[in-house]
This record gives sequence, structure tokens and C-alpha cells, in this order.
Amino acid sequence: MTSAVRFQQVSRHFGQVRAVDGVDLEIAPGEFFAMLGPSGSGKTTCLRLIAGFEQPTAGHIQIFGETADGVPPYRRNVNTVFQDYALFPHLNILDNVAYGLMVRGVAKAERMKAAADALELVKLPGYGARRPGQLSGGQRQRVALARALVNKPKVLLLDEPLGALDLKLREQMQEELKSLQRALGITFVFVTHDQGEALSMADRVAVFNNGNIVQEGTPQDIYRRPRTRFVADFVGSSNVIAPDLMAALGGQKRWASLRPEAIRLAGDGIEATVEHASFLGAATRLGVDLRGSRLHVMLPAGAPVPDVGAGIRLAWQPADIHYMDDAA
Ligand SMILES: Nc1ncnc2c1ncn2[C@@H]1O[C@H](COP(=O)(O)OP(=O)(O)OP(=O)(O)O)[C@@H](O)[C@H]1O
Repeated sequence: MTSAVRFQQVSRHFGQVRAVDGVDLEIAPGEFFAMLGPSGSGKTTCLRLIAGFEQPTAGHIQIFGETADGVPPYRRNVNTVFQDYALFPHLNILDNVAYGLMVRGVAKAERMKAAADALELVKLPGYGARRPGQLSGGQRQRVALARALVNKPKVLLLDEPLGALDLKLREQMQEELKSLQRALGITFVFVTHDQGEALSMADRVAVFNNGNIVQEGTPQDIYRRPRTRFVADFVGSSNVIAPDLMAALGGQKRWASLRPEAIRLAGDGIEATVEHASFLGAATRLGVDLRGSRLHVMLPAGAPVPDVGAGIRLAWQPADIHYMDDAA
């Protein structure tokens, strides 16, 4: 099958800065693909390479089987939704949404109809006459989305599109984006540094560090089987256990990860001391000291919560220990 987006050993260096460094990547048609990583890890540069705002210093990019080498952004069938929305303040909403069609010379009646349909799609029918300044942040975000979707792109690029929204609106938009993507069947490539957002929305996640993809897989894979300490630390609230402690606990002398919800309190378990307890609503998270290392334990709602300072005993299934590469 032809990939929607394909990177072959793609690099983008800025002088000494290796923003993207030899990345191989395949994104399937219709996939919701998240690029996740800390600030400066190269995600946005990858997105700009797909959009055509940057050119690779080495390697090749294909979009739906066709080379993107030398192809300008407006001929790529790709649209971008930016974090700051980039709406024109002096144009009303309908004209903002219709802008791309106007530039392409689509007749007025046709582009107004298409813009109205796109506003309907993002649940803003009837807002066409307003200016961007008369909308809330969440509504502006939807307009930015409508403005990209009206061009019927084959690939939609989203650069931290929910970053400016408060938590509740963010969660609501996450669900809406996901259902919209499913309904339209467009390939979405989404950049975020928010682990929860990537894991909850994406079909597949690529974790970036230092201009490279350090792991790629389904959200479940990435969460349950982080390949390296970096991924375990960055992606999850997973416990990272050092080789010496693993050996002392009877395991292999290697770095391992263990999810907080896989640990339970058990009378015959390993001794630890409660140092901290946070009530999270649906669960309680304990910070415990186990032979000098801090681990987190997630207790389900309703389970008895031990006092801070109390001695407890911890147990887990051997299969829940996940060994990782030594590389950080
Ligand atoms: N035009 C440029 N000139 C020089 N360096 C650049 C340029 N664009 C990006 N960089 C550098 O490349 C690296 C990767 O940047 P990039 O924006 O891709 O990271 P990111 O993972 O998207 O980060 P963030 O989450 O902060 O947006 C950074 O070190 C950045 O400073």
C-alpha cells in the first residue's frame, strides 16, 4: 500500500543544529499519527518538512507515492493548522474559511457554500459574519480547522492545535478532532508534547528525541513497552527501576519499567515506606520509598489508603516488569 507520508533518511540541519537527523517514517493513509517529544526534539521541523515550508538537507519525502522534492507547499495537497490559528483579524469568519479557495480562484458562490459547509462540520454554523476577535479560543480553533478542511487536503498537519485551550475545552476538542478524523478519513499528523493527548488520540505515536524517532508504535505499545529509559520517563508515569535495584529484587541486572497500576499492596510483598499520597478522584497515587528508590503506586478508588510514614508491602506480577535498552 502507498504510504500517505514517507520519509527516507530525512535530515534538516541548521548549521550545527541537527533539528531532524536521518529520520525514516511511514504514515498510512487515514491514520491519526502523533509526533510526541520534548521541546526542541524536531517534531515541528518534521511537520514543516511535510508541509513544504522546509526542505530536507538530506533524504527524500514522498506524499501519497509522489516525490515532494522541490514541490512547493501549495501543490502538496497538505494543509496545516497552527497553534496560534493564524486567522485574519480583519476578515469575517466565512471569508477566513474561504480564503484558500479564493486564492485558488474558486468562484464566489461555490467557495461561500464550501466555507459554510466546513463551518457546519466544526459545529459553528451561523458564525460566518463574526470577526475572529468575537469568538472564544475554542471557537477560533474550530475556524482554523474549518479553514484547513475546506481545501479537502489529503493530509492535515496539526501543530499543537489545542495548546492554547484550557483543560476542559482541550479534552472536548480531543474527542471532536478524533471523531472528525474518523468521519472524514483524512490522514492527520499531530504534533504535541503532551503524552496524554498523543496516547488518547493517535492510532500510532512516534516519540522524538534529539532529532530522531526513538520509538514508534501504537499508544498501548509505547505505554506498556517503552524501549528506552527516555521513552519510559517521557511517556508515562511509569516507574523506572535501576539495574542494581532490579538485581536486588531478584530480577535481571538491567533497566526496567513497571507501571504504577501494576503494583499492589500484598502482605507477603517487598517492604516499602509511604512518603506521599495524592487523591486523584478515580485513584490514589502513593509515592513510596523502596530501598532508597522512589516508586509510584496507583491504588484504585475504594482501596484502603495507608498513612504517610506507614510501612507497606508491595507485589507485582513478574510479567509486569518490562526490561529496556540501556541507552537513556
Ligand atoms: N529556522 C531555524 N534555524 C535554526 N535552528 C532551528 C530552526 N528551526 C528549528 N531549529 C532548531 O531545531 C531544533 C528542533 O526544533 P523543532 O521546532 O523542530 O522542535 P520541536 O520538537 O517542535 O519543539 P517545540 O515542542 O518546542 O516546538 C531546535 O533546537 C530548534 O532550535
